[in-house]
Amino acid sequence: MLPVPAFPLLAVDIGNTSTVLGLADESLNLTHTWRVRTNRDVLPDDLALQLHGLFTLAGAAMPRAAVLSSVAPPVGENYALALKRHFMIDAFTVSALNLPDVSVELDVPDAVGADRLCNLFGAERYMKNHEYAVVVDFGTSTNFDVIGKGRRFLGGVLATGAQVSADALFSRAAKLPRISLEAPATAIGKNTTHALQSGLVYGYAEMVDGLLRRIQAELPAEAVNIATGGFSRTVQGICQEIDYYDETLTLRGLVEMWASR
Ligand SMILES: Nc1ncnc2c1ncn2[C@@H]1O[C@H](COP(=O)(O)OP(=O)(O)O)[C@@H](O)[C@H]1O
Ligand SMILES: CC(C)(COP(=O)(O)O)[C@@H](O)C(=O)NCCC(=O)O
Ligand SMILES: [K+]
Repeated sequence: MLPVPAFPLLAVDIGNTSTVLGLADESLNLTHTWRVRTNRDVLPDDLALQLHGLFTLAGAAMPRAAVLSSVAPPVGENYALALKRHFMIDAFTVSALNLPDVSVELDVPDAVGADRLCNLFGAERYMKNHEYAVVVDFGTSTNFDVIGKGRRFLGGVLATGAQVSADALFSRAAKLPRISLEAPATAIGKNTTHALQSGLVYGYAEMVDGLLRRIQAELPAEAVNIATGGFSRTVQGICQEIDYYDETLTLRGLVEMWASR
């Protein structure tokens, strides 16, 4: 039985780089979204101030329930403490162990990242005409989450994120400048910056397209491919195998998971 009243519902997706927050109404629509830096050093009272500040700035009603997904301990635990202490909310924290209608078909099911389980729920609305979906989540790491109809998490790929690749290269090559991760006009770079951008953006997009084709070849029917995450905007229109871009897929998945549990 759901606690009443449960809305507005606060959903918090804590990644290694960013924390994405949203408030959802009774229809499960996101009325507000925010993106803040994930900071492992902040304490529950810091987080409560941040939450209160965001709600107040937006003129939003205070939440009555909360659902959390975290791949960056102890930040999830600290949000749960902040919500308990300052908002009187017992947050629901996602893991493979508390989602009975999901089959996680992995060697060690509870080792899967909670964000990847959110993506399973977020992908469902794209699966009306497809037996399979692949969510490509461009974050600190780039995950490929392979999903089968009937809430089956089939596995996937974990690849180094674009920013992490760039940072690794800059830290080891003394003469290379730090550049912004954006697509240059042509693949053939005429200067150091454009050549680096070509490698990082086009090289990354080709890696993604290639892996999507490999994954497709291992599936018995056509999959729908959806991109999300901080870097997805940069490769929008460049990756040819991606069918949809959806920046709020993980957060919406979190809300839908909460509602269907
Ligand atoms: N607003 C933005 N526009 C373009 N790229 C972004 C933006 N925010 C984050 N990124 C890039 O996205 C990646 C991190 O994505 P994010 O979704 O924040 O990660 P995580 O899920 O691990 O917290 C980094 O490569 C970063 O450079
Ligand atoms: C793969 C991840 C690091 C992605 O995190 P993110 O890039 O979104 O911060 C995270 O989902 C995680 O820690 N997963 C655990 C291992 C697994 O899913 O198999
Ligand atoms: K990710």
